[in-house]
Amino acid sequence: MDRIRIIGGSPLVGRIPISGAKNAALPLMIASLLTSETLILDNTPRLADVALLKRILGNHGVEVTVEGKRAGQDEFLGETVRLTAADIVDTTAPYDLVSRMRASFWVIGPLLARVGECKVSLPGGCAIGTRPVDFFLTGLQALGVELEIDSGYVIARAPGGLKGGRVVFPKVSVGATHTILMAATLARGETVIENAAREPEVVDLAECLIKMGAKIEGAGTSTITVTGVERLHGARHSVLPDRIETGTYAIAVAMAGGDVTLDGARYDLLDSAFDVLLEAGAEITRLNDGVRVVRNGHGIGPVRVTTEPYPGFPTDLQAQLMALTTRAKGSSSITETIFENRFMHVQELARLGARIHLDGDTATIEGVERLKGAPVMATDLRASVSLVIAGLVADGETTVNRVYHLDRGFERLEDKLSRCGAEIERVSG
Ligand SMILES: CC(=O)N[C@H]1[C@@H](OP(=O)(O)OP(=O)(O)OC[C@H]2O[C@@H](n3ccc(=O)[nH]c3=O)[C@H](O)[C@@H]2O)O[C@H](CO)[C@@H](O)[C@@H]1O
Ligand SMILES: C=C(OP(=O)(O)O)C(=O)O
Repeated sequence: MDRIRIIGGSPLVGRIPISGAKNAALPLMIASLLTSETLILDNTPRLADVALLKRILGNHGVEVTVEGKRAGQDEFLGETVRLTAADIVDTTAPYDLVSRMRASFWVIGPLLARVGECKVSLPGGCAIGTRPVDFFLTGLQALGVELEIDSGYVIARAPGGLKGGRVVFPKVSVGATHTILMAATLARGETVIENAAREPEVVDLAECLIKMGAKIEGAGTSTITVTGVERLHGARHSVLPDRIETGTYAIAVAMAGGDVTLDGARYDLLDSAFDVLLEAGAEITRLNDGVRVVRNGHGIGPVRVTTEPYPGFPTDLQAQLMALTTRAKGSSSITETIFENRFMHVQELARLGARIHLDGDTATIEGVERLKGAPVMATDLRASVSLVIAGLVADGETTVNRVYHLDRGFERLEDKLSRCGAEIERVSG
C-alpha cells in the first residue's frame, strides 16, 4: 500500500495548479443520466472517486470516453470526459459500488426522472458520521415517488412519472439538494426546494443543467425553483475549480511559510476560509486567474472557528485548519457542526506532538513550538491531508499511511507540493 513520506522544514515557494472540484465533477457526471445525448465535461480532475464513478455510471449503461491529451498540454490540465447515456441498461446501483462512494447514491434522482424506477443500495455510515439519507427519501416522496426499503436497498418507483412538489429540507444537505434538483428537471410541473444548499457546487450543477435545457431559478440561494421540461439534451461544461483543494494548499502555505500562487483558484468561493487565514497571519491576494498566498516572518495567530454550510467555514477544511492551529501562538477553538464524528485527525495530530482537547463538538488547540515526525494514518480524505500539512513543519520524517484516502480527492498532491520545494514523496508497496 502506498505511503506519503515527508521531511518537514521546507517553505513552499512557486505555483500550484488547482484542479477541477471533486464535489462538482461527481454530480455533473451523474447528470449525464438525464439525457440520451452526450454531456462533455472539461476540467475533470483525475481522482479515484471520478474513476469509480465512471465505473458506476458504466454499469447503468453510460458510455464514458476521455479525450487524449495533446502534445505540449500542461500535465495538470483536467480531462475532458464525454458521457453518453443513450440507454439505461441497468437501474440497480449495487452495494459494493455505493458503499465505496456515498455520492453514487445520488443516481437515484436522475434514474427515477429518466426511467421511473430504480433500486439503489443504502450507502451506510462512514468514518465522519452516520450520514443518513432521510432527506433524499422524503424529498423524492414529495415528487410522487413510492419507496420501499428491502435488504439494504431503496426500491423506488414513479409509475406515472415524477411530478413537481414542494421539498423543505429540515437541515442543509448538499447531496439531497443535488439529487432533488436533478430529479425535478424532468418532473411534470414546478418544484420548489426550500432550505436548499447554497454551495458553489450546487450552482455549478444548476448551470450545467440549464445548458442541458433545464429551467432552474435561484441556485445559490436557499430557495430553488425548477420547472420540469419534457427532455434534456447534450451540453458542454467546465468543472468549477476545487475550493477545498485551494483552501488546503493555502493552509499548507500558512503552515510551512513561503509564497505560492494557486493557479486557477477562485477567491470568491472561499471568503470565509480566507478571512480565517488572514486572521491567522497569512497574506492572501486575489489575482486575475488565481490566488497568491504568502506567510513570511511572523508566526501563526490563534483562531476561533465554527464549521457551517456555505458561505460559512467549510467542514471539508476543518481538519486542515486544525493542523495549522497546532503551531499557533496561543489557544484556538474549532467547533464542528456538520458531521458528528469528524475529529479522527485529533489522535493522529497528537502523535506528532499536537496538544488538542476534545469536548463534544469542540476542539481546543494549544499551539506548540514544535511538532515531531512520526508514522500516522487517517480514516478519511481531509483528515489525511491535515496530517500532510502537519508533516510539512514537523521535525524529521512523517509517514502518512492509507494514501488511497488522499487519492480520492487530491490530484497528485505530492507532485504539486514538491514542485514548490516540499520534501515529499510517494513510497509504493
Ligand atoms: C461529494 C460531496 O459533495 N460531498 C460533500 C457533501 O457531502 P453530503 O452531501 O453527503 O453532505 P450533506 O450536506 O448531505 O450533509 C450535511 C449534514 O446533513 C445530514 N443529512 C444529510 C442528508 C440526509 O438525508 N439526512 C441528514 O441528516 C448529514 O448527516 C450531515 O450531518 O457535503 C458535505 C457538507 O458540506 C461535505 O463535507 C462533503 O465533502
Ligand atoms: C466528505 C467528503 O466526501 P464524501 O462526501 O464523498 O465522503 C469530502 O470530500 O471531504
